[in-house]
Amino acid sequence: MIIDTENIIEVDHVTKRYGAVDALRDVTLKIPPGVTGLLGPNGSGKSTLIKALLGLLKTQSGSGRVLDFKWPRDGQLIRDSIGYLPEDDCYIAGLDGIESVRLMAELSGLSGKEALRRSHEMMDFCGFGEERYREVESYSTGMRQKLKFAQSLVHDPRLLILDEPTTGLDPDQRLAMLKRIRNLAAEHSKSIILSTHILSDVRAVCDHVVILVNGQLRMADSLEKLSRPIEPTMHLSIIGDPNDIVRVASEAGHASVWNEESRTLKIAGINPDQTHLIWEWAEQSETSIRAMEPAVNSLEKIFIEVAAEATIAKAEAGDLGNDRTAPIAALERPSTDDRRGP
Ligand SMILES: Nc1ncnc2c1ncn2[C@@H]1O[C@H](COP(=O)(O)OP(=O)(O)OP(=O)(O)O)[C@@H](O)[C@H]1O
Repeated sequence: MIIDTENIIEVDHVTKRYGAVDALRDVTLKIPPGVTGLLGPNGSGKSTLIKALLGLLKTQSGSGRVLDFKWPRDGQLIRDSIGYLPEDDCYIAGLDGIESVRLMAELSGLSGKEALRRSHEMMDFCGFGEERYREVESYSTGMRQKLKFAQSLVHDPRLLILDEPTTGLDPDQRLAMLKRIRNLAAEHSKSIILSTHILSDVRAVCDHVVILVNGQLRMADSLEKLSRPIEPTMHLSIIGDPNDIVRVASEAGHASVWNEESRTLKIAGINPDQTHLIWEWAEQSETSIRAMEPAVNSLEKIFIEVAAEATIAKAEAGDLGNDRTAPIAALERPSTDDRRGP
């Protein structure tokens, strides 16, 4: 294995089977620093991968490195350096919020006074007021998510692994959570792995994307690279008749696709630094252009295509059962405007 010190995680040939179920199939993966979105339909192996990386479950095969530690050998050291927000609730009944965070701080090795100081600091960061002194059983779903977030941060880990951190949050809480995630990466140089079904959360905060399907790694790349169409394409919003500019572009060797409903024209083979050509064609064809921007692949499109491929493969292998809607059902849409970032 070639070690690339730039990556925070490098693991090879990770396989995890639960009886007859292959939860992870020979996954070889590199994760660079920054914020990485871990995506996949239900049951694709995201939580299994997270638990395996944390050494919380034993895999049948696999080796590599997590941060500066040998994986899976150095499980304890790896867990000491990671903050983990699990998908499920895991509070201790009878404790209030601040006691719950302080307990995690003390378990992580902080002394009583420092543990309390850090716990207040993290609860402030997560937006807790006086409710930190209430028993956690009385907390709403949103408050429990924030509590888990404060607990995962209290020992100041280099890497955070967040499993569905925005599940159950209302739109304002969700945006606040995304803002905190961004802040931790941008201002505090934390690396973060964000496992989620909510693609707009990935778009809002992630630099990289890893897609797992049926326990296999289907895609791992920067969001910017994944969003780039195979051929550079410009997206034009047109006032009036597009036929003349389509003809002029075609004479110059560039194919176009017109969408009547949105009144937009895609012209292929044009980079953003070649827009002067488009203005020349607009002038020649007397076409009015309202707006122009580089076309991008949507994350939804990429995800649906990748997941659909896997569903077809599963169906061909006779392994699908009734789950023919898997790729679409996997996409959860939050109620807020999809394109708004925190
Ligand atoms: N403890 C277990 N025993 C048996 N099978 C399991 C166990 N945990 C997970 N699996 C199976 O392993 C596969 C991967 O599950 P995993 O929970 O890792 O997927 P996921 O991508 O996190 O799903 P979700 O998005 O629904 O949380 C699934 O088929 C699941 O049913």
